[in-house]
Amino acid sequence: MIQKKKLNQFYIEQYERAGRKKPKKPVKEAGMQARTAKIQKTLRSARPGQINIRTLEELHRQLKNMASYAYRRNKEELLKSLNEEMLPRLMELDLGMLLTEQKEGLNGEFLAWVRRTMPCAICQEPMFTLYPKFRQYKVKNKILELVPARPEMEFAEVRELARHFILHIGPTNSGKTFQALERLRQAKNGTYLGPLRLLALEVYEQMHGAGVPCTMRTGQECIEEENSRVTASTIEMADFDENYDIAVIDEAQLVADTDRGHSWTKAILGLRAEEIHICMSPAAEQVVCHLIQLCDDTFEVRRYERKTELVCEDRPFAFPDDVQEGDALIAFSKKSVLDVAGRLEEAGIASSVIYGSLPPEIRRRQTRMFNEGMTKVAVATDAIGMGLNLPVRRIVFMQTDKFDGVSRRPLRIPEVKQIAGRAGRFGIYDKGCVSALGERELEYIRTLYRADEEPLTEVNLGFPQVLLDIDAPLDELMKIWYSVTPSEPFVKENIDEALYLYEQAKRYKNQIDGFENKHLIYKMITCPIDIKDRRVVMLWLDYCRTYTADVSLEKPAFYRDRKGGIAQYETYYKQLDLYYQFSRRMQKELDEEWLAKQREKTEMRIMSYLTRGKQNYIARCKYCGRLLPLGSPFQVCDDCFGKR
Ligand SMILES: Nc1ncnc2c1ncn2[C@@H]1O[C@H](COP(=O)(O)OP(=O)(O)OP(=O)(O)O)[C@@H](O)[C@H]1O
Repeated sequence: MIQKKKLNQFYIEQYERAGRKKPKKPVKEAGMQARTAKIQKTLRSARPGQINIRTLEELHRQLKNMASYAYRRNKEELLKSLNEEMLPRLMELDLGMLLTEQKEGLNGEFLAWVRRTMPCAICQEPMFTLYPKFRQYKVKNKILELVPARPEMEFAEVRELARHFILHIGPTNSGKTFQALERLRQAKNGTYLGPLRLLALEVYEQMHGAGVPCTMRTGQECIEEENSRVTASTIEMADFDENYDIAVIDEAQLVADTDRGHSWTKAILGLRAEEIHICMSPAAEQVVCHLIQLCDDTFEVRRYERKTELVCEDRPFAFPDDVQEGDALIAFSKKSVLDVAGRLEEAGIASSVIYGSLPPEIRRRQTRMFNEGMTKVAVATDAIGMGLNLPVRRIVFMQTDKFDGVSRRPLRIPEVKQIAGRAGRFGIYDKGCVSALGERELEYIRTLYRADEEPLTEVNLGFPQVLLDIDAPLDELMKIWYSVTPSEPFVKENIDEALYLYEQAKRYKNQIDGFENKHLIYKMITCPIDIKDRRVVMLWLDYCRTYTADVSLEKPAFYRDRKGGIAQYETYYKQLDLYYQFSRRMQKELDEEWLAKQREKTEMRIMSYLTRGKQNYIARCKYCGRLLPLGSPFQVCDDCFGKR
């Protein structure tokens, strides 16, 4: 820490500077003596570290008024008391509010920074608020120093390689991935990176089918195979230390996704591969080409057309009378999906259901039942839109708006194209159809499906882990990093969930071993969990607090809730996933056999809910029991509501 004498000098000099300036309003002489006495009394009686921050702020401002009065009217005696008694006391009170490490940070650089960028700020606010601003400035500078202004330079060594990109560009169902995978089969050491575990699994199975030894690696599991020539992974599991001859990056239009897009950006900028195939919709062409040009790599473009025709039906869909084999009915929440599936069941139609929070294995089984014709119809959320290949003849939009985590909004062009494009799978149907429930809705879907997709203008950037070595708390680092605007077309990843988990962990920081180790905490808070599920977050917190207690983590216990229905099993499945992921991240021993058994048991329970008893999920008025309109946010019908 700086010598107190120097700090005192600084206060005197800053108050003199402020005092000699012409004030906006002249300081009144009347009552000055009484005011001075009052300030002196407050200064003397206040205890460092115990004074209220508002009182301290007020003292800073009162003393500024006093300095103005004393300097402009040459009040020698008052100046003497100000400089020799009041300001040294103010300084002590200021110091009393700081933590030890903050006091240590008060140095010549800090004083120079205040003089340069915020002259006389000390006459308005205490150190308690001024010092953190200096810290932020320092951290920001450090960030700018450590993070290259050009994101591609984060992989300086990869910039030395000659990489060639082959861009497969076309709408859904045009065979882009098929062609890229044909090439991947020839790889000596290749990788496939896709958005879903199910796609990684599809590739793993295809490679096996073609006699290519393949390993599968996702956040939930790893199936290692000796002498593998290909690794099929979710994009988050990309390995940046491995040298590949051929890599495939699928669904690269997700590069703009606010939560996960940074993983695609990182893969494009940082993958060590001689030949990289990127499959994407036309909307992403511009930004992806831009990234490749930034890297100074070469590329060629291969364009694709849909392999089957896609037509929008003339008349709206009537539910359930118009349901036919090969239909996929799309709704935008799990509740609506189960509601639709329940109504189908009531009408004697068996369906497969697919939505995001279903365990991957169940999604796979449900998909397989549809693929093999055991169920004639699929009911799905937009989870179906991400490259999954299903024998769908017709896509029916049961809803045309969705809740996106913030508000309910109408579907957008890329969403409609991506989902509708699933209809008419090549090799099974020679054309696909699209329909919607309701005249207006069908018109909306028709218009959006025909509209040109706007080119993407943004590319998502992730938090660079080199910053973890900067001397500042993790949340401060992340927030400051987020506040620095990157060059176009880059935008920063959404850090809300990580910050939320950090806040949760911080409440128990005294119980978390190594909380001060940012690398460790970062690993914990970036563990991909469903933060909306309270039980999952609670288990995560438990793991943070107890991970050093034993060689392995405590296994999650199933919590039975009579009214819990399918959700309690889904929650337990997420807890099992967390047990796996946290163990892996913290290098804990894992009881794989137990985990596999629990997963299987839970999957069976979920399956049994989905194969019978879906009628329990039909949305009915809680008073009269009548069917509610699909997707209704209420639990009461209009009639009953009117009567009350
Ligand atoms: N040349 C081909 N021969 C046989 N089957 C093909 C061929 N091209 C594509 N297919 C099949 O058509 C379906 C769609 O192909 P693919 O998944 O490659 O499309 P895509 O353009 O990548 O679509 P998406 O963007 O939705 O992933 C797949 O089942 C695939 O196996």
